[in-house]
Amino acid sequence: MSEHRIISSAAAMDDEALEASIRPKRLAEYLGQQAVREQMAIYIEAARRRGGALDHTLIFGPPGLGKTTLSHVIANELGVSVRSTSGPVLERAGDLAALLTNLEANDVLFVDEIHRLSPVVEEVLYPAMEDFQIDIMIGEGPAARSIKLDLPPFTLIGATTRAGLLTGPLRDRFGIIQRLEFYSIEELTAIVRRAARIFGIECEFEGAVEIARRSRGTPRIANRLLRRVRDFAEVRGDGRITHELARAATDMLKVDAEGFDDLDRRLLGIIIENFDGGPVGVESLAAALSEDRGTLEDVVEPYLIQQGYLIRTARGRMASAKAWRHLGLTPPPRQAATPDLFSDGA
Ligand SMILES: Nc1ncnc2c1ncn2[C@@H]1O[C@H](COP(=O)(O)OP(=O)(O)OP(=O)(O)O)[C@@H](O)[C@H]1O
Ligand SMILES: [Mg+2]
Repeated sequence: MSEHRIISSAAAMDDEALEASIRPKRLAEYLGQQAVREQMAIYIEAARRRGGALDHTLIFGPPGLGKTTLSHVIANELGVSVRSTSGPVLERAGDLAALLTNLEANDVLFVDEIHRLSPVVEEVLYPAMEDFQIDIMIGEGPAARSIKLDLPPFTLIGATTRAGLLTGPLRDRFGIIQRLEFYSIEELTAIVRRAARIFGIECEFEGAVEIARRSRGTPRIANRLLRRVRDFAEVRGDGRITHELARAATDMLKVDAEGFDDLDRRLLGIIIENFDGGPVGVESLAAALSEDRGTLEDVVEPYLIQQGYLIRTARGRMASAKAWRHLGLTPPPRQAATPDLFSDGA
């Protein structure tokens, strides 16, 4: 299962304390995502000058790219407190009302997995976001009445891996929408070097590059690989992470030169071997892999698509010519010549 993937991008419990120690606190430490960083710096500065709350901000992108980190960075830069919750935790309207009425002026309310809010909670959120007001019901039965409560101005920061699952009305209420992209090897190298410095690990430049290359464009994976390679360096070497050592360690972890692991390779292998290269529907693919569809769509596919190994078409997924070659196979002429013909660009 995907929880056991060394390059799983989901946060594991034992990683949390370590992650907290290297999680960037200021915009200047938040590496990569240049466009997002530049825009946010301006919006934050403008809000500070006005002395008002930053516009509601939606951050979306695959797991481990820095959504939670960015929300806290934004609050730090604004110089305000942040309250955190998540979509599935807010079960009743009252849960949200309690959080909202405890905010101070210009505070940040961070709602993780905001695509999983229940409809009743979402209803409360609309006027809160738009007019800084909530309607709450007092009493029950015929005596029940609704009263309006004024809220301090605040910033809602919502994070999601599935922007497509947000309802239209909720999406429309965000003034700022930021999409996080996979990180380049240069950016991940800088992230690995920064984490190594904080952990006090001696890591040569080429060693950091090798770890970066195998991190699936994802800082969380880069940081985790760094720690696993460090273990290897301590046991098999003199503690220093060299290029050679990083390569040997990541090979042993079965993360290949593209940063793909068993699940990535199995996915591409099944499309090619069982389904002739595709197209194959995501449900059939999930069944063949014994994985759930959500994991495939959220965690596995985005990177394969971004790297051009997987193509999403109206009729299902296809392996690109690159995928055939990666598995040491010769692509059939149709894939080799016209992979883009089948693509809907998604
Ligand atoms: N831009 C960045 N620069 C440096 N380190 C980063 C950056 N973004 C993320 N990280 C590191 O990656 C780790 C994971 O980031 P984060 O928890 O913010 O991801 P996420 O997008 O919220 O993931 P999820 O979808 O699983 O909630 C952080 O602990 C942090 O150390
Ligand atoms: Mg998060």
